Amino acid sequence: MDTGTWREWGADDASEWSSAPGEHDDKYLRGVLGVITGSPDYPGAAVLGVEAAHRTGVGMVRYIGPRAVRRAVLAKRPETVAVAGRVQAWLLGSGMDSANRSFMLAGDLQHALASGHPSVLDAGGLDLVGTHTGPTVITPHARELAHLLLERDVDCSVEQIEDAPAEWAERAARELEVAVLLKGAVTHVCDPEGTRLTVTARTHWLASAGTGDVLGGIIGALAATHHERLAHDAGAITRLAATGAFIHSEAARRASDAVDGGPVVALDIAREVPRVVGGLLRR
Ligand SMILES: NC(=O)C1=CN([C@@H]2O[C@H](COP(=O)(O)OP(=O)(O)OC[C@H]3O[C@@H](n4cnc5c(N)ncnc54)[C@H](OP(=O)(O)O)[C@@H]3O)[C@@H](O)[C@H]2O)[C@@H](O)CC1
Ligand SMILES: Nc1ncnc2c1ncn2[C@@H]1O[C@H](COP(=O)(O)OP(=O)(O)O)[C@@H](O)[C@H]1O
Repeated sequence: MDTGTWREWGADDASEWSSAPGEHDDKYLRGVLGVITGSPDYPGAAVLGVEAAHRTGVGMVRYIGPRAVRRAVLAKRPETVAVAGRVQAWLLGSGMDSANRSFMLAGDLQHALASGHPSVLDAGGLDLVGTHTGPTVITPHARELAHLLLERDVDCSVEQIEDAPAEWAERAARELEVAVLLKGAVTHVCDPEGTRLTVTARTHWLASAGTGDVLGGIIGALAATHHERLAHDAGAITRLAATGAFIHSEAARRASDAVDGGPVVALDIAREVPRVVGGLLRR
């Protein structure tokens, strides 16, 4: 497969997507992120995504999910509103099993994807790509992408994707007609229109459970904050997603630096996000 040039997305690029509230802003003008993630098996994924979204500076997070997961989310982050209502963007699928979806959950996801709002589709929501109606980015790792493509009769393997992530991210964007953020030590973000961006991880301590759920929360929050820009320029979701990956990677580096280059866990990354956002605002 032949691919064009990929550009590394850096701090100057990401800073174009940082915005602080002004005197006329309120929580609704800042954007509300609707989150449908987590399950009784994986409540942590919901907690991590919601925590990261709050830390990125969104106006409000509305969480919709099973009672036990809701409790866990509220215990960690009582700022979350656990009542359905208007939102400006969606984060869907982290910590869910697409093969085990209740009727109610399927309805909630369908409603979200039919809303025309920007959405971030992760993990157990990836199979729903194609039913989206708003600007959308999917955020698979190599195994998830292989599964998704095989389901659509594209012959591929995890090994092939790991060996040539740029080529496969592009192929997936074309086949699925959606922006793709393929996670890895180098994250590839591209779309069918030809935008091709990379974000090289600043620390390999990112390779631990739950860090992808944090990434989903960051991108979801950015999508809610910038929903008006996305409404005028749907293709901008690719650059917005790369900005999310940049903030995530930089937050992980800071978290590791704070412990002399030692290990970080997913929540440590979320905790560093405000400092990264603050740094981008000062540029
Ligand atoms: N705190 C939370 O709530 C968290 C929740 N999370 C949520 O979990 C969900 C699933 O996400 P995921 O990426 O793990 O799933 P997936 O791509 O299906 O991988 C399964 C593959 O892994 C393999 N495998 C298993 N064990 C292995 C081993 N020891 N060594 C090597 N291989 C091993 C296994 O292989 P097998 O055992 O079948 O041979 C299979 O192929 C997702 O919704 C995510 O959001 C996560 O973010 C984590 C934190
Ligand atoms: N070896 C690595 N070096 C740096 N970053 C990595 C490495 N492996 C994975 N990552 C990053 O860590 C995160 C892992 O996300 P994901 O695979 O979804 O994990 P989880 O499902 O446990 O949250 C992604 O942001 C990915 O880009």
